[in-house]
Amino acid sequence: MATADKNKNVHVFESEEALSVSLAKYAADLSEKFAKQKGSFTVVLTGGSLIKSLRKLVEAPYIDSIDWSKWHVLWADERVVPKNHPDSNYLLAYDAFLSKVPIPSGNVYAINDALPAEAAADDYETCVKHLVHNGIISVSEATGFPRFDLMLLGMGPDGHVASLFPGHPLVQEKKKWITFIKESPKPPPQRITFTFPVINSSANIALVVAGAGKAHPVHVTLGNGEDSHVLPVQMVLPEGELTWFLDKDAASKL
Ligand SMILES: O=C1O[C@H](COP(=O)(O)O)[C@@H](O)[C@H](O)[C@H]1O
Repeated sequence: MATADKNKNVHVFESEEALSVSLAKYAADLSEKFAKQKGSFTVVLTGGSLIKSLRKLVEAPYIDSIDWSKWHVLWADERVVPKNHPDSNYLLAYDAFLSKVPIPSGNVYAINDALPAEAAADDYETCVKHLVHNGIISVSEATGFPRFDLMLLGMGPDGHVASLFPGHPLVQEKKKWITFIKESPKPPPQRITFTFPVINSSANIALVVAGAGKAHPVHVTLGNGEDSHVLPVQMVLPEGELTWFLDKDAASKL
């Protein structure tokens, strides 16, 4: 049974299965809202365990009720590997989600996997700028950064989000929309990532966190836990709505 913390839009579920049911309704409701409002729905994915939690979207009722033609999909981070490499966030999303829903292939924007990390980040930023220019991606009036309708973020056991890692200088990047890392503490080493100005300009962020291995950063962020670093997940402070989807194991230290 989900319980909501009225203060912080935090929902704790008995199981990851129950979390995935609620997450699908949340995404479907936002899809309907934005498709009606502006004729498009910009969704940013991440990799890892998040993708598994999207599985209810490819089932009834959502597979038939969602207007998938309005979806535009990008990634908040991506490993700099070929799109058919097992470490690719694109491949993970394609196999489990994108190959099962009728989003037009031209509305799915993966990185150029032929480029090295720095060039791939610049190229992806140019792609986002084109989508902003074409009116597909909105712009935050407050920040001037791209304002995605929904950003679906996972979180690592160290509190990293996207490819922004604790104590890494990239968490302080204030100008670039998309940057790169060549020495990720979590393999593979080379990645591109949205920066916090872009992440925090989102209209809606869902932080999807399941499993006891993530209880510490959840405790630090939502409870009274402490860590030697300000964790990247603590820096997710969108101008829009932040909603936590936790299973009880991830919330076990709250
Ligand atoms: O390396 C990455 O890790 C995070 C968290 O993944 P998880 O499996 O621990 O949930 C993921 O959000 C990110 O996209 C990915 O590149």
